[in-house]
Amino acid sequence: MVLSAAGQHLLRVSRPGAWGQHLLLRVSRPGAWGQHLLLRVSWPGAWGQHHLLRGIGSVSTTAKGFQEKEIREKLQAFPGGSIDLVKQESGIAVLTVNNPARMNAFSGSMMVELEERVSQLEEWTEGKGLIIQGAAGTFCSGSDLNAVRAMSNPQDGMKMCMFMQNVLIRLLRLPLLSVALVEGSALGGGAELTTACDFRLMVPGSMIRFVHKHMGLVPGWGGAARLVRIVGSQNALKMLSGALKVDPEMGLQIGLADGVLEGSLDGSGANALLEAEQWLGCYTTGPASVIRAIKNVVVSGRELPLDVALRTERDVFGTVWGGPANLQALASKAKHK
Ligand SMILES: CC[C@H](C(=O)O)C(=O)SCCNC(=O)CCNC(=O)[C@H](O)C(C)(C)COP(=O)(O)OP(=O)(O)OC[C@H]1O[C@@H](n2cnc3c(N)ncnc32)[C@H](O)[C@@H]1OP(=O)(O)O
Repeated sequence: MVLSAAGQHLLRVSRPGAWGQHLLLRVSRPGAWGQHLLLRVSWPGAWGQHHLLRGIGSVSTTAKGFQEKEIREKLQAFPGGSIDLVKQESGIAVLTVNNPARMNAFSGSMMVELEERVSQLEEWTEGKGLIIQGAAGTFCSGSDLNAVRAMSNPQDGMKMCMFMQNVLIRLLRLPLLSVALVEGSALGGGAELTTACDFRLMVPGSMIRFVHKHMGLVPGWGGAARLVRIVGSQNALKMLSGALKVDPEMGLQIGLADGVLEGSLDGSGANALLEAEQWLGCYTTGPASVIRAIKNVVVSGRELPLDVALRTERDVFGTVWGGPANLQALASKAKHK
């Protein structure tokens, strides 16, 4: 099926075989890079809840010449900072983008570390929630411009973009309720990172800003596609074409922000993190199996065709029906007044 043929851009969607196989999107873009972009989405059929996540999460984004090992090695050549993960007893993990000397910009090694942390979270079966924050009171200023300058040829840019698209879509699909805690600035790739979370909480004085236009770019980490789904195409168009500074008030108004916190009392960020944990706790109360199932049915409802999403919902339902939490609720004759 050709969705768009404006003489230059072709988007062909073919769906070989029945559900459970592959969705192939071929985007031919003659001209500029003269390359094909091939997205292969694998949706395995028989999903237990644990496998559901893997199924949805197993998007591999490949393009001509894209080798994950190669790009990992290339990214590792730009070290600095870290991505720190603390998994807490409460079932809420805290992931910190930590490169304060560069306003938490993503060095190459941090991109690789983010992928490793996402893998760890995919294996964390007790988890219910995730808060992503920046170190030292600011969120993230996007890609490290030193790495960007050194990788400014289109081939390297494409590879980095595909690596980050994969990581961020896996992050969004984790069976955890995720929150971006935005203090200070979320710029460029930092703004894109906020859209890879289920919710965004902002503190007074913070901003989310897609500065890509001012860099002669568009988002490449999947941030535009996700932004459209969060705020709608009108607002996304304004945000991207105006490189708008979205403050908490505007964030709430357009649905980008899910809440405004009081924020840090002493500049340490500790208060904002506590507030974010309290906010998230309202949604993560309950057994991990149920919270994770909720996230999974929402992800499938959002991302899969309706018939497939319905089948997935049925499969996930089967994992909680008659489960410990369900039996306990039935035995307690719970009333929902
Ligand atoms: C756009 C696409 C791309 C992607 O999606 O992959 C990107 O994300 S490109 C990066 C987009 N971000 C920027 O262009 C940010 C540029 N920086 C700024 O606008 C400011 O530094 C700001 C607003 C983040 C902070 O301003 P402030 O006055 O408070 O502090 P400084 O400017 O003095 O910054 C302190 C220190 O951090 C370095 N810095 C900040 N951002 C980056 C960055 N993205 N990469 C590398 N280094 C960064 C800045 O140069 C200063 O270092 P210093 O050695 O002290 O000069």
